[in-house]
Amino acid sequence: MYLIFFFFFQELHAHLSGSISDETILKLLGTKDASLSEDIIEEMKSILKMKDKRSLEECFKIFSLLHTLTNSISNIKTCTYDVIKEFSEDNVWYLELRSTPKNVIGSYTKEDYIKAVLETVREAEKSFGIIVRILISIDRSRGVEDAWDTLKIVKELRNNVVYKKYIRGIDVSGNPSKESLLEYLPILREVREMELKLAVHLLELCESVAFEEAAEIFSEGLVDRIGHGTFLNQKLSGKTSHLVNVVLERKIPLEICITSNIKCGTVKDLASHHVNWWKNKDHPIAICTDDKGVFSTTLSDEICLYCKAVDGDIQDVMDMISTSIEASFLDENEKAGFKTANF
Ligand SMILES: CNc1ncnc2c1ncn2[C@@H]1O[C@H](COP(=O)(O)O)[C@@H](O)[C@H]1O
Ligand SMILES: [Zn+2]
Repeated sequence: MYLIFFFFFQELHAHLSGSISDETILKLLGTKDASLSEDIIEEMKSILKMKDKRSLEECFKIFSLLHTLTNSISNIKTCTYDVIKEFSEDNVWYLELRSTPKNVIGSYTKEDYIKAVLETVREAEKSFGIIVRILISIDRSRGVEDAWDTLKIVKELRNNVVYKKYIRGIDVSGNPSKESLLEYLPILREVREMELKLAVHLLELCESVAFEEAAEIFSEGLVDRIGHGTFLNQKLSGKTSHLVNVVLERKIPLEICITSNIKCGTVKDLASHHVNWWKNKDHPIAICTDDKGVFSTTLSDEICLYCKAVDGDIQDVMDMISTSIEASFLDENEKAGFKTANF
């Protein structure tokens, strides 16, 4: 299986803040940024020590803590640059990085945040010969008003050809136990109008409301890729949802993040991971990291886990690589060009 290290990969599901490595965190803590209290620094150091299992709820506390690190434009740039560098060192030639624009009063606006990320992406592409595209995240726990505000900024930025080239889509993420996605349907329709691609975290929890959300989103054909879809193929009240057939028929690709699911406890172990079920159906999947910093993983580790889970070989890895280029938010000409360049 060590042969996989000769491959070049695509990463389609990586959250910027969750991907920040321990090295970058320690570097930023070492700069003694005056706005970080001693308590936050201590808390940050303690989360670096415990990297095993933690519940989804605990993960969201860690994300809030990580957000205190990106409290200046200079820190946002450092984190973005380092994350891209680390993916590139892990043989990633194409990266779709997603992040939630934030504003910090007196420091930066959401627009400044996005511009800082995009400028750093351009710089990092030149330094590392990697191709990076950006998905702007909507965090469902921040409310619909916040999402409309983000969308308005994205619309304006996309009037600029350079920004348009980099911003390929919208991601909907955030704590799935907060706010129903049904509230966000008008936002998702607007994303479609803007001709942006859409990736939505769906069915991370096995709750009836999660099935209702997914049913609405599928019925309007709003989603291009599904984040996790952990419980799509599971039985609820003894029955498998009809939604699984919709996803299979429409071949909506799934972004699969094995370590993230296991460490959050939404999947018990590798043997029971849903990736095997979807692979057996020959369904398009992309193996991804989700939050490589928070979960201490790399894309090559995830691909090794995938091989283990499906008892796969090099051909399975090559097939998955090819499917995930197809599932990427590159346009058709770019896909064709990159396919010939990679194989
Ligand atoms: C573990 N499974 C997950 N499920 C749902 N949302 C997740 C997530 N992992 C990360 N995020 C989303 O990404 C944000 C951090 O990156 P950015 O600040 O946007 O760069 C988190 O706050 C959350 O909204
Ligand atoms: Zn995610």
